[in-house]
Amino acid sequence: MVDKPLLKIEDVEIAFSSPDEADIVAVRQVDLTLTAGKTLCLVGESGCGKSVTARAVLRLLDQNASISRGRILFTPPGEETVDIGALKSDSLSMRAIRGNKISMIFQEPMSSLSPVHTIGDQIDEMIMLHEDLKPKEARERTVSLLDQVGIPGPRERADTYPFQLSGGLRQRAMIAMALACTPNLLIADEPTTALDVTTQAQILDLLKKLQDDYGMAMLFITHDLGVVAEIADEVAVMYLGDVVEQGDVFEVFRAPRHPYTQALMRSIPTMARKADRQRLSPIKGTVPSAKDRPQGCAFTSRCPHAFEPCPTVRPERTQVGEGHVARCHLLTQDTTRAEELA
Ligand SMILES: Nc1ncnc2c1ncn2[C@@H]1O[C@H](COP(=O)(O)OP(=O)(O)OP(=O)(O)O)[C@@H](O)[C@H]1O
Repeated sequence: MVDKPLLKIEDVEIAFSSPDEADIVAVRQVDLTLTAGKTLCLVGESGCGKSVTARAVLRLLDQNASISRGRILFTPPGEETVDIGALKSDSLSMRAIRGNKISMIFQEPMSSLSPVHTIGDQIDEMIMLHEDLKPKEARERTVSLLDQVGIPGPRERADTYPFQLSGGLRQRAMIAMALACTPNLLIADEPTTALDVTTQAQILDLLKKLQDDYGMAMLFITHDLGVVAEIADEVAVMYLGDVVEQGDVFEVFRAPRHPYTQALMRSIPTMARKADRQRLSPIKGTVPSAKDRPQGCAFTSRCPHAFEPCPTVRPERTQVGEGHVARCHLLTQDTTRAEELA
């Protein structure tokens, strides 16, 4: 029997209601699969639905949001599958998952750390919320976690407040808290974006090491393809709420097939491009608003290859390699033009 994947997001749509306008569909028909020990990166420009997708997995969406379609199937090892999409955000079942089996880290550590409690007390409390441990036992675990995430003098540092730590150490403390209950899945929303390059590299290395030690899956959100190259096994490229291309990271980087992925790749510096003195080409134009979603392919207005069906017909998901899919009319409608993307 083939093991079920740890998390399977199936055909998920997320909509926001507003008192005076029609519902806005921020994410549509998203299908993603996460496996133990592997990292899936969600990448795309600001506002394309990366955070909303990730927050849906923890049922941490804003009040006016709903999962209007699809399922989020979570199967922890040795347990029954649960559809997170069908759970209430504040239900006991969801609280038993959140912070315990699935936890999340953010760009800004202070969004999960309290400024008025020591980091040790906060991590102890998180452990005792989910596990039947005495305060002394919890503190031993906390000290060991702080040590694992590379905080020097962990026993003493446990008694410090977040503001007494540097940005990098605060980020490490947040990671320790997220790992307190050895989650099966860690969701990381731009955890290194606010850090300097050296600290960013250290935190990425730390996450990779912890993933090896704990065997957990990671859903990693970033807008930085350099970070994707560093950490991902699989990548899903999002544009205005659609996953426009996804697959094995090596395959997608080697042969990107969607014009948006290709444009993203041209917009990052590479050694070869520097050596050739080639210019970076930023993607012209801006992402349309989800309120005025184009009828067809959302990338049409910025796409150098757009042709007749693009503004009006939404492209289907097309298999372009093993486990590699993309949504673009050039891949289905016109075999001669498909060569433009090869
Ligand atoms: N509470 C809300 N009400 C209405 N629309 C919302 C709400 N929260 C998010 N959105 C919309 O959902 C869309 C996706 O937002 P999301 O934060 O997921 O983007 P993102 O790709 O993570 O961008 P960033 O990199 O800037 O975080 C955006 O158009 C955003 O305006």
